[in-house]
Amino acid sequence: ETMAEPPVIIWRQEVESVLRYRDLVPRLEDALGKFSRRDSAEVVQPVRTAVPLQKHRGFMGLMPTYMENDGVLSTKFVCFYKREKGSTLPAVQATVVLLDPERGNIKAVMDGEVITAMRTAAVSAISAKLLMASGAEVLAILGTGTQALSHYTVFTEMFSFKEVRVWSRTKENVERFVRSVGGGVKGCGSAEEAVRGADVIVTVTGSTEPVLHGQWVKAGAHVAAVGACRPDWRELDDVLMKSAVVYTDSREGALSESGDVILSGAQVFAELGDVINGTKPAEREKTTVFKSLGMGVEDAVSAQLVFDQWTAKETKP
Ligand SMILES: NC(=O)C1=CN([C@@H]2O[C@H](COP(=O)(O)OP(=O)(O)OC[C@H]3O[C@@H](n4cnc5c(N)ncnc54)[C@H](O)[C@@H]3O)[C@@H](O)[C@H]2O)C=CC1
Ligand SMILES: O=C(O)C1=NCCCC1
Repeated sequence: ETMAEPPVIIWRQEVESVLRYRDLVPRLEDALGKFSRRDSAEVVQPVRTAVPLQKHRGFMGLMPTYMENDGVLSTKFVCFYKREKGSTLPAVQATVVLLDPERGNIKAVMDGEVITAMRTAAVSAISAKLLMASGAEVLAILGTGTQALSHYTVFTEMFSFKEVRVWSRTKENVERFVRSVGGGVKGCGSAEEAVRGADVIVTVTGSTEPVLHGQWVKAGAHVAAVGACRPDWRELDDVLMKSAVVYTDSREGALSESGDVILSGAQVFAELGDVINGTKPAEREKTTVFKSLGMGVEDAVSAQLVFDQWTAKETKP
């Protein structure tokens, strides 16, 4: 019996250097479709286990996934926190471990922050591709952190909005964000100002109370709601949740983790994978909410892509 090779370590800069949205998006679309078929030969992905880190106002999420047909076995460890205003500590820290499903040894340990930032934004962009009204012109982003930046990057890469607006709790954060993307974004003084008349709205805040109110949202707009991933946390109010057609990544995930879904009592209409598979319609003309919680299968295909690209680069003469 031969010993397994020791795991490779693929850290942040290397992940950044190999992962591209144009490669990631089709793999994520494929993964979302596979997940929604609920075929255990395609995807086995239990609802994430969240271990409370009470003292630190956070959680450690464990996100194991097995894709038998694709030969991919992985788990992400993601710690996420409710941070005080002004805190310099990160809100999200993550590591992805890729294993050999036959032997059970670890093949790679890789940085999970870039993967989390990119795959979450790419899935939101897929939701917009499927659900935003045709001719959408104005994008609004609430929040100016890591996810705000990755969402800005992929949304402007994939679509041609005429105007992009951004809002955050402090003027300094808004100005820093506008500078970091090299201008071309309108900084707004209130969330309402940012979202009034917007065709697509992305919420990427650490808030536990609603920051987006239905009465501000234009009929027919598409909302990608990324924060508030605990059953008692909110980003969207009841007016919006009840007036919109609600899509999620995972029904089970939403019903156990999304305060916006659970506390509003709104019905989940479909998963994004159902739309990709053609088993549920994309209600583009209606106001739509995509409630993102994040799934292990997204990390699995992203990590496999990183591993393949990294291996190809390493073995090149
Ligand atoms: N659905 C998913 O798959 C994922 C969700 N998340 C969640 O997305 C959110 C953003 O994550 P990151 O960008 O990494 O965090 P971050 O800390 O880099 O950015 C958070 C942003 O929200 C703002 N914010 C914090 N509290 C607020 C409040 N009460 N009202 C308004 N704005 C507030 C901050 O000023 C900052 O601009 C978090 O809630 C995180 O847990 C993160 C990764 C994946
Ligand atoms: O899927 C993820 O990764 C996360 N989901 C919710 C909160 C932070 C990270």
